[in-house]
Amino acid sequence: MTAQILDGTATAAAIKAELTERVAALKERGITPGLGTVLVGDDPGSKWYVAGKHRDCAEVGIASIRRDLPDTVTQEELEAVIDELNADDATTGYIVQLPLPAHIDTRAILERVAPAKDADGLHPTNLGRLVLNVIDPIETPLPCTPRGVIELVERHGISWNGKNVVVVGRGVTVGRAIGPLLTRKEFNATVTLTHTGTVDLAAHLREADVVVAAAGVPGIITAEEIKPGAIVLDVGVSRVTDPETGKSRIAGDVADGVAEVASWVSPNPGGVGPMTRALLLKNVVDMADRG
Ligand SMILES: Nc1nc2c(c(=O)[nH]1)N[C@@H](CN(C=O)c1ccc(C(=O)N[C@@H](CCC(=O)O)C(=O)O)cc1)CN2
Repeated sequence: MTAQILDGTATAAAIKAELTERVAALKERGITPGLGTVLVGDDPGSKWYVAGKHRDCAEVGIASIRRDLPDTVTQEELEAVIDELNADDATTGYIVQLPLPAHIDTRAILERVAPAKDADGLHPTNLGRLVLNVIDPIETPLPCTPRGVIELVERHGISWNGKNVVVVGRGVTVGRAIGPLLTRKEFNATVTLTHTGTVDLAAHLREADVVVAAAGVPGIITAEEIKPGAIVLDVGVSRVTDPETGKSRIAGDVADGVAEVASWVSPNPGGVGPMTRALLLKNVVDMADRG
């Protein structure tokens, strides 16, 4: 068996086409959604991701607001930029590109973002609402990667209802946030959160209808461990140097060979990454829609 592909690039393009129409309708009502980004320093990866977010905005008609700061910025200066964006009417929502330099208190910065402007859906108030299950998808920004995983599967005609989902990795952006979403009645999945301290990970994986691999450990999910016919989503992103070419490339959490056993796999790149970007735009359009 060779697995079918959960095509994140094509699915993200479809979401962006829908958002283009929604943005045009909002503009007719006199509302222009705006996405702000705060970028600190010169890390090439972060600069690339931020540039991609603004390209996406241009594609769907969302206005771009950029605050690019040197890596010498102080905590107080960065907090002043956060306060300014919180008060800026043209900025519907914004993100602080992570990681921040070591001298910055990241938690204090993220908590200073106004919850109503938290386009990443990572503010404690928004994550708290998610855990309390008091969210309305339009009212509460939701974390983009979990939302992207969920939509990627649904838009390939697959229901989450009744599935045993094993999540590998306990990070905040994926592992901790996806369980409260997938166990909502609208999705009705059963979720097990595993991590590097889990005893006998393979035993959990053998029972999984769906594996969400978000450990950031290249190749941690192998073909021998998964149930034949399982759906496997590769969320992990690690940069490795290819021993043959000497070039840097993305390595996911899912090992070669899994596609021979699974029924569906998400490629990496080209799977969850583009969905994360599309769902960021969707958060901003939802925020603009609620007025
Ligand atoms: N404030 C945030 N910071 C960071 C986040 C985040 O969600 N919010 N996530 C990552 C970086 N990231 C978004 O910012 C991100 C990374 C990669 C992709 C993506 O589409 N990847 C492509 C491959 C791109 C490549 O070749 O390098 C893919 O998977 O196909 C989207 C978003 C850390 N910081």
